[in-house]
Amino acid sequence: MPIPRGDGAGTHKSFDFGHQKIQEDIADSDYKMACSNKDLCRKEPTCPPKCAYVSNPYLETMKEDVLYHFDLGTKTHDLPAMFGDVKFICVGGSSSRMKTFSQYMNELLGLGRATDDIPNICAQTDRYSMYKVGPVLAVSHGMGIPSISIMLHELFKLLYHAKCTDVVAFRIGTSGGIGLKPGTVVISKVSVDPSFHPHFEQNVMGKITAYCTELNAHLSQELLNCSKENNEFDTIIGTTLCTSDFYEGQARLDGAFCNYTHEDKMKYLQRAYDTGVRNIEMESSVFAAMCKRSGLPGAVVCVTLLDRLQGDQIDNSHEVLAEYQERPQKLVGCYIKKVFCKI
Ligand SMILES: O=P(O)(O)O[C@@H]1C[C@H](O)[C@@H](CO)O1
Ligand SMILES: O=c1cc[nH]c(=O)[nH]1
Repeated sequence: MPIPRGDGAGTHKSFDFGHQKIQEDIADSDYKMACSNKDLCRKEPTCPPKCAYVSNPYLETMKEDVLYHFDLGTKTHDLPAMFGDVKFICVGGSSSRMKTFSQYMNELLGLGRATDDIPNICAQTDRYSMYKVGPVLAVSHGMGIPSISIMLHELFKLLYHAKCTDVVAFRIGTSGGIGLKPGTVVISKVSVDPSFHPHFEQNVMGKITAYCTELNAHLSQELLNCSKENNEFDTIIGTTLCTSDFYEGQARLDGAFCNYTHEDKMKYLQRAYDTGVRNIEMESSVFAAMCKRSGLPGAVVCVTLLDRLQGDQIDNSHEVLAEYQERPQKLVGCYIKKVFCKI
């Protein structure tokens, strides 16, 4: 049985940018899901092969599409000219991280210097920021599932309007580790919800649909290979727990409210560890689900800022945290550079 590739995946037929292996994996490999519900992705609707990255018949009927939170639009901007060459979308919570990442990629790809001032394409709005260097588009998504979900809807529509092809997506973020040395980078195999189910539940008009949250296995392996070549910090592939809150949602004892005990917390984290969870963050589930629905190969690469078995507070120095945040950027940068050099 062919792999269910998600709504927009039928268009990934031209392999002109070096993502061949990844695109073929999506198309041909057996569907090996780390999920308990192996039928999850098979239930996702497939879309007509014509559409890319989106699956919405209404889009074609619209005279204009305003990407409100980016302050971009199909009538006001020439999206194919501005973004048609994008091959890598890299998203992360903070605006300044995405700016720093774009400057880092500018130098790494030989397009300029790391000190160049890359303009924020979405400067007219303060919801998200967006930086473009060559084929790399770096976009901030704020904190939590609703914030990244809104951003991804508009970003995938942007890719569609700009007629982009063969795009790969990365989330570069921070997380809390479980049983790992702080500073370890976790590449997510799959994102699980707080009950450790490998799916993202979307409530549309009162009806709940569960979407598969598996990440692209080949892309994850490529990133792990980059870490072995770099050999600068520990990197593993593991399961990521995605929550809707930083405090009670992650079993912290230091929030404004807490009606459970230290023992409850430790039992929960131990259960998480036993099911394969190695880090906790707040966006991977919807990122994974939306990438799969759009046919985009996606990877989630997050550094752990602390070991949650040891505590809850993030009290490392500013310098240490800044260096930790660079680690996912280095892995993703290494992968992009390898692909970019093949052009
Ligand atoms: O990409 P970032 O570092 O923002 O991801 C994690 C998850 C939450 O958004 C946030 C909580 O501190 O960090
Ligand atoms: O503990 C942590 C650290 C960063 N981000 C999270 O969501 N949790």
